[in-house]
Amino acid sequence: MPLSFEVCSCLRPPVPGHVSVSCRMRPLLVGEVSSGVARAPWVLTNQSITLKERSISRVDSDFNSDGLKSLKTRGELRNLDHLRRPDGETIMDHVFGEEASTQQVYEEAFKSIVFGAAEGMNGAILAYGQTASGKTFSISGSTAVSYDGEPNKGIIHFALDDLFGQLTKKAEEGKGMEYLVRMSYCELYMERVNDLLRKIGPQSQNLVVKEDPEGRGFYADGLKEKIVSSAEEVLMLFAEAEKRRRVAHTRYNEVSSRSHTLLTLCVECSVPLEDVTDDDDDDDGQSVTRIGRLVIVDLAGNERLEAGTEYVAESSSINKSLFFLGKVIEKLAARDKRTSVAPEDGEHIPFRDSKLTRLLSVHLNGNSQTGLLVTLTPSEDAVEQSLTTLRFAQKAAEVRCVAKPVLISKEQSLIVKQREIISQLHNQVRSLQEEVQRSTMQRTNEEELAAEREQCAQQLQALVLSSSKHGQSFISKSREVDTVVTALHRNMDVLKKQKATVVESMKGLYQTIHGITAAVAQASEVLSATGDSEVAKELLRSACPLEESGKENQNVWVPAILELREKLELLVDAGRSR
Ligand SMILES: Nc1ncnc2c1ncn2[C@@H]1O[C@H](COP(=O)(O)OP(=O)(O)OP(=O)(O)O)[C@@H](O)[C@H]1O
Repeated sequence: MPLSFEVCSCLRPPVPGHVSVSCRMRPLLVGEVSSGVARAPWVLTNQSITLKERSISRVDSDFNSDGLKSLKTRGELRNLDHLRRPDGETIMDHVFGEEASTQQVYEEAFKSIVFGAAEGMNGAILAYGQTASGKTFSISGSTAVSYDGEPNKGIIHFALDDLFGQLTKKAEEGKGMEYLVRMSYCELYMERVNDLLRKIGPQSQNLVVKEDPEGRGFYADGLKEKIVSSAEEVLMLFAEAEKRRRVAHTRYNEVSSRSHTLLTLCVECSVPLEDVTDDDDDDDGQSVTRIGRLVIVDLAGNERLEAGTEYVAESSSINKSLFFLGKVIEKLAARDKRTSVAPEDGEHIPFRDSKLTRLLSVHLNGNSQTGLLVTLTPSEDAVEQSLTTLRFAQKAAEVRCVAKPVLISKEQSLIVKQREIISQLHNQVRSLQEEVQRSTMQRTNEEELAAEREQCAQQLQALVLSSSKHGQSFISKSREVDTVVTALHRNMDVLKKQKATVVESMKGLYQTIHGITAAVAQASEVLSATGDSEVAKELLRSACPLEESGKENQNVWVPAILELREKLELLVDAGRSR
């Protein structure tokens, strides 16, 4: 007998000032289509989702006449009963069908939350849904490329672009706004908080969750907060951290998250006073600092615990923490339904029952723009869990959330602290600059000296070069001189020889003249005594033993002596004739 199941209704339309709820239905996956998974008859509009009549063949066996063959637990049967409601429409802030892109989901459902964070307000984006319904796909994207050849971006990518885009734009508008963003990323695995920004080790695992003494909720003690300045930087850290996240290949999902993850961006904006409204009365004299926390949460998927499930302990831990989250939401919804004013202090909400609810308390307890994305799979098998998911969303939509800027004191402001550090650093930089200047001057002197030394060296080199040139010419000159000197020496030798010859010749002349003088005296005596001119001439001839004319090497004076001898002979003849 076919049965008709309808969703319990959410007749209340979305109300501003509450948690905004959106739903996304993913397409059937290739594997599901090929294995013949049937599609449940969901009908979606922009703001509503309805399960039309559904025929479940196995339900026949659940409800057969003897009732013994039922494969369902009593709890599931109760759930099915519970679903038999006349009005099957669930109304949401946004409903996205299989065709919707993640960008569209982000732009329509979550952009305003991110813009609020850029104004220093708390914000939260939570993805909730059964395992393999597309939470991680929506939040972080997927490395698998989409039909346009680009990797599928997640809400995180669009949120980061907008957050840093807004902050940069405001800072550039020149109104003196300053900002500082800190990032942390942790997982909640089996009720343990692990820091994903740090390497796995004792310091990053099982961090203690503590309560802020000043009433700003809970925090994981020792969780690393990294100052970040751009979307790219966050994505780089995020990609690195994702490798540390617990995932497993399960029966339902190839890469199933075994933990809840919380990416927190803590945004501090320091705004000059003229830009601040009257509400912002906590200031440091010139500016006021707002601090907003934007948390993006990818919750682990609710799982059916069936016999043989490999990850029983993990799955039951996930289910347990999601159960506590549901309880908190239920309590908050009930409280906010009762009171039309802000939540009263002292009303007990069981935030402390789990670490997840403790860490999310700020974002669920009023002062936050919180958006919930519930993800659904279209398969008929998943209908019951999808309905549970929708009931969760329905409750969450009743939780009141009105974000107001959170102002922090001068002492708490990291920007102020940073400014102080910056001014200290400025001083250090200045003194370092002076130091550098001094050493530069010293260096300049040294450089000048070095230049001078260099110049001297060059001059010296030039001198050496030119002297070597001069040396060369000197050498060639001295060679010339040597040649001349050698030539002179040779001449000298020649001259010496010539002198010796001359001296010898003079000696010959002297002896000849001496001989002639003696011969002239003897001849004169002979003449005076005998008057014999022949004897006298003979004496003269013997005193002048002259070489014959024409003989080689003849003394130059020989012709003169011959002439003298002839004249003497003439004299002798003249004297004889007288
Ligand atoms: N909108 C979508 N379009 C195309 N594929 C999708 C979409 N949403 C999810 N998927 C695919 O469905 C599979 C399961 O998605 P995902 O891992 O995001 O699920 P999950 O809800 O995070 O699961 P778990 O809780 O087990 O971690 C993945 O292969 C993912 O690529």
